Amino acid sequence: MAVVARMAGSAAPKREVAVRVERLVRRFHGNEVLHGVDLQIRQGEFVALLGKSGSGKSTILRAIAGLDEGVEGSGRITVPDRRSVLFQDSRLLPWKSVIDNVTLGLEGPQARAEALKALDEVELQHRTDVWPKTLSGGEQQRVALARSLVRNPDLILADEPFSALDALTRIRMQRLLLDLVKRRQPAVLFVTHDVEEALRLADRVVIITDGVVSYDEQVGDARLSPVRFDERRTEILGHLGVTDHYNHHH
Ligand SMILES: Nc1ncnc2c1ncn2[C@@H]1O[C@H](COP(=O)(O)OP(=O)(O)OP(=O)(O)O)[C@@H](O)[C@H]1O
Repeated sequence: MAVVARMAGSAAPKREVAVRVERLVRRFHGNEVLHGVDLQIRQGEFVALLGKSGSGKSTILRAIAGLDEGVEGSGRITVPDRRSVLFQDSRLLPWKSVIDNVTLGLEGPQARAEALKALDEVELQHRTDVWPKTLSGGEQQRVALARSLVRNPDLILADEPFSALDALTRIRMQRLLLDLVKRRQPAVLFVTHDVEEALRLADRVVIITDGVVSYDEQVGDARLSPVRFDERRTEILGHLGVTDHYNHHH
C-alpha cells in the first residue's frame, strides 16, 4: 500500500481532488473488511461517511489519516500533508494547559497568537490557562476543534466527533465546524451514524456496505427544503437497511 503525501507548497486551486483512495483493501486476521474501496474528495468538499456498525468506516478514516500500518495490497491513498483528525473524545493531553494543547508541536512566536485566535473562535478565550480536566466534554471538544483550526488543515478527518455531546452543544459544534469549513475550505471526511447530522453538514453522502462503496450522492439539495430533507433521509435510511416508519405514517 503506497501512501503518497502531496507536496506542501502545491497549494491547489479550489475543487482540485484533495483525497484519492484507490482499491483500499484491509484484512484483520484473514478476515477481509474492505474489499477495494475507491473514494475521491475535492478540496472544499464535505463528505459524510455512513454505514452500519462494523462496516469499516473508522478503518477507512484511519487508513486515510495514515494511522493504520496494516493497510495492504495494490491500493493507493493520496492525501494532503496538512490534515487533522477529530475523534469522539478530545484526546487532549491532561498534563498540558488548554493553550499548550492547542499549540502542541507548533513552533515560533506565531503559534501562541494563532492559538489564542482559534480559542476565541470556539469561544474559549477565557479558559486558555486551565487544565483540560476542568472543562466540560463539550468544551474539551471545542479545544480539539481549535487545535485542528490552528493547523489550518487541507483535510479534516472526523470520526463521530460530536456523538458524545448533548444535543445543544452538538448543534453548536456543527455550526462552528460549518463556519470553519466555509471560511477555510478544507476537504472533510466525517464519519457519523446520524443521518440527519450528515444531511445538515455534508455536500455528499457516501455509504459503505459489505466492504465497498454502495451509495455516493450529492445531497446539498436536502438543505433547500424540509420535504427534500425528509426524502433524502428516507432514501439514505433505506440504503442502510432501515425503514423510515415515521415518514411512511405521517
Ligand atoms: N484492530 C482490529 N482488529 C481486528 N478487527 C478489527 C480491528 N479494527 C476493526 N476491526 C474489524 O473491522 C470491521 C470494521 O470496523 P470499523 O471500526 O472500521 O467499523 P465502523 O463502521 O467504524 O463501526 P462502528 O460504526 O460500529 O464504529 C469490524 O468488523 C471490526 O471488528
